[in-house]
Amino acid sequence: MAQLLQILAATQKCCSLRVTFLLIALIMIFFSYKSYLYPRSQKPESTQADVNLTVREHRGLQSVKLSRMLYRQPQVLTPARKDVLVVTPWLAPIIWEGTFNTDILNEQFSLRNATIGLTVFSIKTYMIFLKQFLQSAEMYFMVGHRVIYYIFTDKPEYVPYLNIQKGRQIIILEVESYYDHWQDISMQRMEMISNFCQERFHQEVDYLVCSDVDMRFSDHVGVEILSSLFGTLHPGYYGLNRTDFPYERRPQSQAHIPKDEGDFYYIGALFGGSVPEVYKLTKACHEAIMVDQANHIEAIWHDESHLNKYLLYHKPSKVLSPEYLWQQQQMDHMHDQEMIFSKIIRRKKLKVLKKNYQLKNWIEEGSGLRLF
Ligand SMILES: CC(=O)N[C@H]1[C@@H](OP(=O)(O)OP(=O)(O)OC[C@H]2O[C@@H](n3ccc(=O)[nH]c3=O)[C@H](O)[C@@H]2O)O[C@H](CO)[C@H](O)[C@@H]1O
Ligand SMILES: [Mn+2]
Repeated sequence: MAQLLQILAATQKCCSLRVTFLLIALIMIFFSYKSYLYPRSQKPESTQADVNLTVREHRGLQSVKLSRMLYRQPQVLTPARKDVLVVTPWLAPIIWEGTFNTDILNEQFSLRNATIGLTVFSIKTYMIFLKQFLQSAEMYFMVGHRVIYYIFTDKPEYVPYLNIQKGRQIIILEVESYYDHWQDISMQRMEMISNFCQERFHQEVDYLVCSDVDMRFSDHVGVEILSSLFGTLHPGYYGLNRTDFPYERRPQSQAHIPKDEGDFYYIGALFGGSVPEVYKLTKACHEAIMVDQANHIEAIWHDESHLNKYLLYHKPSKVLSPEYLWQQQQMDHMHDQEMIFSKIIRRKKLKVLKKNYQLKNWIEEGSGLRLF
């Protein structure tokens, strides 16, 4: 009997041990299930490891080589430029030489596989500027990236033949110019760009850079300028009070900006952004120009005045410093301004060509007159 009791006790002990094991196992399963449901409860190390693995697998599939990039560490306590404003009050960077690393930007941009469109108008006599513009763009504009030059012209047969880099393309867009005055032709650009954004740009490019033709690139202009919406500081007015900007001041015009408003004075010769943003900008400016026309008023600096009004109320996400557009003629008349500039302008990336403004309205093609 005593032996029987001993056996029974041993069996009970064994059972309770089994139950304990079972319970422990159940608890463990429960917690591991919980952490599966709530991955945030995982340790950071394990999350990190997963991410690395995914990146490697993803890159393996895309056969992109993992390359090491060596560059100077950014120093939090050492500003890149102390002499100029490098960020606007709405936190858009102002692009100055010395504030960015081209290699990092190129590497990041290449991964996005994006295409840049450069729009330029060569209507009537302005065809004479096109060759130099394109040749210099081939040397300095977005080198190593995919570029489409969109040339708006009324004389496609005069577009020079150029050997361009691989991955780049010239597309000639024949447009009729129904205007005689250069001011109207300049303003007409807003309408044409907005129409072509809808027609084809949105299918062909990611970014648009819109520029005058009477200029030449003289230094690197790369992906550092690209952003959803960008404008360029006019070299003649940077550093002035807003009251001295040549904004349109007549309230009758759609471009009107009162004396107590304004951030910067932007130049009409270089702006851009993503296709949807450039579409919105050019459409709004064109519509404002049409309203002015109906009211028999022309803004003081034409499309540039409307551009300034637009960028005041639709803040650009990047602002290009005057390094991106240099106009020596203007500097010749502004000695104080030149003094400021000679210290802060480290590079002159695009130079406006000299032309005789009095001849603008009546120069005939082939008349042999030199514009610059
Ligand atoms: C450097 C600069 O400050 N540029 C701006 C400035 O005058 P600009 O004196 O630079 O204007 P502009 O004569 O260069 O005209 C603007 C652009 O329109 C095109 N065009 C013009 C006339 C013509 O007969 N054929 C032709 O193709 C061409 O691409 C030219 O570059 O003010 C203009 C409006 O007043 C524009 O806002 C310009 O962007
Ligand atoms: Mn111009």
